[in-house]
Amino acid sequence: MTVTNLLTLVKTVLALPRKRVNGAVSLLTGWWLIRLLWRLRILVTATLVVLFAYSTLGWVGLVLLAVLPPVLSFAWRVLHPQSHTWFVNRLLARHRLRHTYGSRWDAVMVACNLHVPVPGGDHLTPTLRKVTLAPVGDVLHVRLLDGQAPADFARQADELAHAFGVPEVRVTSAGPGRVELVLVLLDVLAEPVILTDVPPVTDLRRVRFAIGEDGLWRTRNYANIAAEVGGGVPGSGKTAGETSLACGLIQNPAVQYVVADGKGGEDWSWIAPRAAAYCAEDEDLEAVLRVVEQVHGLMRHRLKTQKATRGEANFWNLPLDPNHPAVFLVVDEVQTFTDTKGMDNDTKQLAYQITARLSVLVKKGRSAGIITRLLTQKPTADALPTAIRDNASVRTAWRVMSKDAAEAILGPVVREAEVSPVDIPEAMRGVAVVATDAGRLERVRFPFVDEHTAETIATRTADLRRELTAFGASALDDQGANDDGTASESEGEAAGVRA
Ligand SMILES: Nc1ncnc2c1ncn2[C@@H]1O[C@H](COP(=O)(O)OP(=O)(O)OP(=O)(O)O)[C@@H](O)[C@H]1O
Repeated sequence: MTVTNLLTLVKTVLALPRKRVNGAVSLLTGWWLIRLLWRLRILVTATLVVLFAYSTLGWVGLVLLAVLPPVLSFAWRVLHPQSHTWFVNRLLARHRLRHTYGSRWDAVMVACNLHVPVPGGDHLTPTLRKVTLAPVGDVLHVRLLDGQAPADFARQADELAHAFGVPEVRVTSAGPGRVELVLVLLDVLAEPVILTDVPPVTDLRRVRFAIGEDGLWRTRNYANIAAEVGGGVPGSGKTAGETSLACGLIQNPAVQYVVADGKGGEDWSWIAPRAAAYCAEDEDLEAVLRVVEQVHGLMRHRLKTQKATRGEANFWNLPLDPNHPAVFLVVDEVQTFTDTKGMDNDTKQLAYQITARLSVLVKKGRSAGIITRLLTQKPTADALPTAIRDNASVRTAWRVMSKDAAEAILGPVVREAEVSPVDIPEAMRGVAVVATDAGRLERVRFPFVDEHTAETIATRTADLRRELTAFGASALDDQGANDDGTASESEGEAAGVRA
């Protein structure tokens, strides 16, 4: 072959479309066969295994092949259900990634206008990276194209739902350049979550409190939290929500509970055997003040002595210790003690003192390991002074009747949010709106623990109960009371408030 001929051949090859050149190279080198085998690797492997079993053990080999996998899978499931479920879900998710969603992904993106055209008539689509299975439905993890934002998907949520054949698609941002599409098959919040027992809370930095719309548990970090405010109309599920939370917390020896129930009923009587102090008084405000004083006294004692005696000024920088427990003060129907309308003068004075103590606890309790939780049917400024409310960093709104009430609990963010506690149907007791760690509002459902179960847990853990005075509150309690001129009763009397 002359040089001219060779050059002509090279030019002709270069002039051929790239696809045809690649095809020819692949054909000549046998690369096509390797690719085909790789593509059909599962079928090829299965065929090889069957042939091997038959050639070594004959028909017995084939019978073993048919019987062994289901038997092993069953045994695995019985012995370790978590890892079995994880493995099966992984297989299912991979299958759906390739065959259910992957095969239609490009077409759906184009149909929903989420593609980006490129010169030459072609287009780019966001990348479907992964599928995971959640109790609520499948979750598609998507990498966005440059210039796209989660809001682009949120706008097309209806179209996506129709395209994927599901009732609803929820869109959440999963970090820069990533979005998650939850293909909702069932509304997990529609059904109550009834617990017949509650696991103990071992880590106060990850306390499970409710189920989110994706069917997964939400957790709260109670370290460095001073206060929580919760509100909702009567019967919306405030007390039940608190009860389920308390049932997990009281099983921790390094937690003490103090409850003041302004309803004056028996909603909280179940906790009496385990509570460091319990008061169900709605009229005798002196009794309530004594209980609040105990917690206030302990807070002052810790703030003044913690650094010297334990080496850290902040309770949460120290390990949790039953001798230095975190204290949860729950004041249910707090408006009974803070809303002074209709009170006589003496009662008003007591109400002011209770409010003042609560206000200080909410402001300063954090570094003393004291978490004050205030619940109310009436989340207005009369019932919950703004000085208290604005210092409560955790807020929960069960069903309320007006946007003003929703804003009173959750703040102005609720006006712009997609979810609102006003929209919670009456029948969905226990459903509430809370703020996520990222500051977004979301709907959750608190689990329901009936009071007999709660009582059983409280009785079972009664030996973990300690008087707050055992932690050295008494001396400074009196001193603290004298500081601002309010008379505090002795802790001995306060203990007498217990039902
Ligand atoms: N998470 C829940 N799941 C299912 N049912 C619930 C849930 N929470 C509450 N309920 C139902 O609603 C009823 C009222 O709940 P709860 O006493 O907690 O309301 P509340 O908001 O505290 O009312 P009030 O302000 O009158 O005390 C419960 O007795 C229970 O039947």
